[in-house]
Amino acid sequence: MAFSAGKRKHSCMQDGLQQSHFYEELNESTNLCSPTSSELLNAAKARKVQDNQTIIKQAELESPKGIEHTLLEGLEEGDQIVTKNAELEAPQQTKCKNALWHLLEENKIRTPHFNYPAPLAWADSRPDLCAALPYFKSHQGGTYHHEKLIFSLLLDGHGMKHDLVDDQVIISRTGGSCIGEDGFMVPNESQSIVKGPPSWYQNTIDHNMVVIPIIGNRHPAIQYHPKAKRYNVMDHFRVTDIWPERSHGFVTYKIRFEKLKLDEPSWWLPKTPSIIDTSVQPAVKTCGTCNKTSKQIFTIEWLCLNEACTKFWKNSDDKYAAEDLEYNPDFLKARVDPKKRPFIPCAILPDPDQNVIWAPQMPPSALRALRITQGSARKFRNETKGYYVSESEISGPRKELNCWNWKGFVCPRCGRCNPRSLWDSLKCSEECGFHVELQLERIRLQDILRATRRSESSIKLKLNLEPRLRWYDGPGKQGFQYSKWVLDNIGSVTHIRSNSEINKRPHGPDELFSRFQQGELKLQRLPLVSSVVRGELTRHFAANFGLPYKFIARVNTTPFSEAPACVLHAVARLNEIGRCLRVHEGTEKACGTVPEKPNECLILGYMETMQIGYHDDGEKELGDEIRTLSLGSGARMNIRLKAKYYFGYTPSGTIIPDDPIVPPGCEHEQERRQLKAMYPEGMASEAYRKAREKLHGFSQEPQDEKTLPPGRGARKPPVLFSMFLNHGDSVIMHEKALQKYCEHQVVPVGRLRFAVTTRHVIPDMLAPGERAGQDFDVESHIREFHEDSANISGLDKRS
Ligand SMILES: O=C(O)CCC(=O)C(=O)O
Ligand SMILES: [Fe+2]
Repeated sequence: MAFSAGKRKHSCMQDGLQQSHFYEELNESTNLCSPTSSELLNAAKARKVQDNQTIIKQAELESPKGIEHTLLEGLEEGDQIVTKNAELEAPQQTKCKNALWHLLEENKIRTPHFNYPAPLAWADSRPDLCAALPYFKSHQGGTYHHEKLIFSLLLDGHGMKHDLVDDQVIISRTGGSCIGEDGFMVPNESQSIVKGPPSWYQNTIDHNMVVIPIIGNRHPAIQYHPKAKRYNVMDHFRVTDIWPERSHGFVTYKIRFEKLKLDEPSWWLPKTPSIIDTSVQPAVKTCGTCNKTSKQIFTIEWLCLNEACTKFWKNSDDKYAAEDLEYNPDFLKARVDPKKRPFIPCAILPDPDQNVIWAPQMPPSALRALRITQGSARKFRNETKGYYVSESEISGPRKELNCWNWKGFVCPRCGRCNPRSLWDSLKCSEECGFHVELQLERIRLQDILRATRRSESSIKLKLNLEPRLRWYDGPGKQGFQYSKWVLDNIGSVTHIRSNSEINKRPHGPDELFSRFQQGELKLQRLPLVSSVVRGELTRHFAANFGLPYKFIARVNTTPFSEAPACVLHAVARLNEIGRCLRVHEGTEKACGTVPEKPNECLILGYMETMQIGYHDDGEKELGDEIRTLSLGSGARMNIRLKAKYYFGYTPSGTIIPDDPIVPPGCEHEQERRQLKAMYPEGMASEAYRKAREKLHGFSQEPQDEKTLPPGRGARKPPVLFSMFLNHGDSVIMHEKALQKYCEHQVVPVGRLRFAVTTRHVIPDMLAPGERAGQDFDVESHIREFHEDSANISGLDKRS
């Protein structure tokens, strides 16, 4: 195997990428062979004659520079490399060569300037991959598809026995249910071309669309590649063939991919690309039984590859062919005519100036041909936003770097896929040092308000609960209007509506919205604590001030004494709103009803399409009242009962024993109330338990097999009530029980929204070191240190 290296440059690598010098370096290093290395080569050859093995001893690995080249020269397909520490089979050149590299690396004898090529984009984790690449948004599955078209697939670990990764051709299974056997995947269910991944691949072939495979370092082909990271983007590939095979008695679909740019070397198996010969093609025959044509894919003989035909996978003796068939060399060598232009949905490196993503750039006729609606194309674009920037490009404000574009980026220096975790800068988490401040486009309130239509509830509410409509400052422009939703025995929620007069006052919502955009808040996206996918970040940015708050994501805190003035004004505003509401409702003086003063403030920033999913604010360290001020884009806040209280049983199928509270609006509310009244002893009564099981639809099997019907545990409770929050509006959630029984979700509808939420954190429940600043008085601090102290909350109409 000759490892020749011409002076060649990977043309799709951009100038900013340092990997582009690979081939020049490779050429230089080949001149570095020392005399020792030719001796080694001879020794290696001599050994091969003996037993077809290349033995590299520790001593040889410590030889001078140039050894790598020599040893590569000495290796051939089928060789084995045996060392003291490991025995590495090398059935393919890739693996053999990469194994050798791995050994040289381990033994620290690689010459520093001898570089293997690296992938253009790579990631250490699935969430990072999904965050930065528009064409791979699959947190768990092996393929990423949209509208029944495949965009990308992940090759990782062992596939099926005859899967193949060469420099230009890939053969892989299409997914489907499999089990591991002797290190390989074997199917345990038949697939069909009319549904699931095989049908999407067929669709992708029909539309002549290329895909971008991603290869993980558990795949044998790159297991020892010195530059391979956990997940590595390969290149554009055509999908040339899909065919069914018979394996372990099941039908499984295989696919052949062919690299698009055949004249460029492939990073995962660098070798000089062979001359393109499109005249080599496998034989094609027609089945005498079904009249369908199939290519001769295997060496042994032609097989009918029509799954529906009685001759499928049968040889000329009408017996099922073996399952371990070798591929017909002509089938592997065949190449699509490069003049046949495929449809390329997205660039390897997302580029805002080019074809970041397919849909918006496609003419309506093409969308129609793909049976994709404009709405779906838009949604897809939002979902898949991501971008690639070269360092030199980031000098001034750029449209695509504005704040709605919160998806990740591929580092222009090292190719790492990063999520965007900082509000106003891009920072690569690799040690390459890439960090640029973004000049975010300021979003004007008028533009947001124009876009946010006042939307009244379009959601069908479960609970026909009329909110009590009240005014607390006199109706009309001067006063707030508020609605209150009361859930008996649980708690209440007050929605306080602002208006443009109030919003305009000094330190009011208009001013806060503008100040929050000035970069002082240091908002960040944080890893979700309880995500199924490790490393996934929240879908909103956050910053905490005051006492620490153990949120759904761990967030550091900045003491109130160091908080920007705009944060303190927002806190003062919420304090004042809370106070005015109590005065209005006559509860201010009633003993025990005044909640503790908030000492914590969490600010969330939502760029376009971000949101906060269902959660409660019921941590044990928190006081009774949670107040939120909404700034910027409108948002829908939905409140629902938690599943176990709504249905009366947990998602895993355990009946909540004594139904402590039959919350208003829950499933079977009347029946559950009646049962509770009839059997005050609760679960202690057999009759009560049986009646509950019957009510919830549990099977009436023998005692210990009572289970929920399949799928019922996954049901979600409906929205109990819903509010549309406009700029300047506030929401107060009252009582801890509300957080115990209910959960809330907020879905903003525009380009930019902030939510300021204040809570009282019970200092005694924090570690002593965390209580500093617990007595900080926001109002007096503002009066002392900031001008214009007359109207610190922005609520005073006289100023
Ligand atoms: O964005 C919002 O209005 C709600 C924020 C929220 O629920 C929270 O901070 O816990
Ligand atoms: Fe919340």
